[in-house]
Amino acid sequence: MTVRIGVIGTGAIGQEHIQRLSKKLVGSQVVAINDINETAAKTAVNRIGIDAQFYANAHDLIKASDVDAIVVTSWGPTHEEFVLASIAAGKPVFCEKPLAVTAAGCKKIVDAEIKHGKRLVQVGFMRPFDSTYRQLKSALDNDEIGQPLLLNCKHFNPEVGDSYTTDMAIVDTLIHELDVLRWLLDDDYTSARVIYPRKTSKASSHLMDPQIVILETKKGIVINTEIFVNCQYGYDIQCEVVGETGIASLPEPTQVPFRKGGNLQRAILVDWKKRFIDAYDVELQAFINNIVTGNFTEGASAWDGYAAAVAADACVKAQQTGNVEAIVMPATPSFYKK
Ligand SMILES: NC(=O)C1=CN([C@@H]2O[C@H](COP(=O)(O)OP(=O)(O)OC[C@H]3O[C@@H](n4cnc5c(N)ncnc54)[C@H](O)[C@@H]3O)[C@@H](O)[C@H]2O)C=CC1
Ligand SMILES: O=C1[C@@H](O)[C@H](O)[C@@H](O)[C@H](O)[C@H]1O
Repeated sequence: MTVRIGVIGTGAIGQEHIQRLSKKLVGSQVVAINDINETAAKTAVNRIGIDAQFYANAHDLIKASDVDAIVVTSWGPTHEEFVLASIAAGKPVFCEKPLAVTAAGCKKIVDAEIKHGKRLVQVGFMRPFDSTYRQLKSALDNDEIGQPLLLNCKHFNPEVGDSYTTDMAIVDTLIHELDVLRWLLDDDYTSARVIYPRKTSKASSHLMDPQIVILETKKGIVINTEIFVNCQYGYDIQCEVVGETGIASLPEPTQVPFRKGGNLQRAILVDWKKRFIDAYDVELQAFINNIVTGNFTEGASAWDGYAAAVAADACVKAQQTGNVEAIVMPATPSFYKK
């Protein structure tokens, strides 16, 4: 069985996913595309070298009889509409993060999926599929450093455009940590606080950058995350876990070290495309496998998207108030229990 995929949003990650769904993964083919920028969409698929029909209206793509499943890679504020439409059409849908830009939006999707009666939604939280995060989780699960007490994380991007706003540091960037750290620690959050250090001159006038987010968890763990989206030097994702008997850190992605010109040097990756390239492959192959087997056993669920958004809502409020804001996570419905 070849799963015929329709892709909504043919920008940066849309093109990456079209390439892997059409030329790398097993059991899928992209047959339809949509984007508000028709010219760019057609140019993109011609560059990739696939024959996919362009749909001017995303909802027509979702309803098309020769489209079996949907991949949503448009801008975050559009996700809720397209995921709800895919559920209404009874079609499996992979939605890039965030599932929706608010917890309320994610809850509408959760309620619609439960009403539909079977899992259809997978969210593009790829870090639990990343081999370095899996090595770190294995170290914690094997009690290598005792109980985790505190974490120091960095989510650094080299630069962002003027359209990137202060709240996106939470909803679009920290949302990855908010998801992966629940899985890594088998824990949930209880509060959030946001601090603004000295602002970098490299940031747009409207953007607070860097930001420090301090999270507390039900187990009493404190998580300190630095978000710096105009760091200039590279794409740098770090996660250090301080435990009772030692420290475990996210392994650096393997790059060949060079001794030359009187230096010992190793390249730092410059964007997410290469840093998580394998994780994207694994998570999307899981989506295809979920569809073929008819059972969504792998990948982030709509509830995971909702849980991250509940925490994100509190972080955005903390950005605005400067206070410690409570995070109240509802119990996981049996529909989503693994
Ligand atoms: N999992 C990950 O590591 C990553 C996830 N993303 C997520 O993927 C999504 C897209 O991000 P990028 O590719 O970086 O953005 P982009 O701006 O490169 O591409 C987005 C595309 O969506 C199109 N679009 C916007 N509104 C639309 C609408 N209503 N209908 C159809 N098309 C529409 C735009 O024309 C553009 O071509 C975002 O939600 C982002 O958070 C992006 C990069 C990495
Ligand atoms: O999801 C992603 C982007 O949308 C986001 O803007 C970046 O900050 C993240 O590092 C990347 O993984």
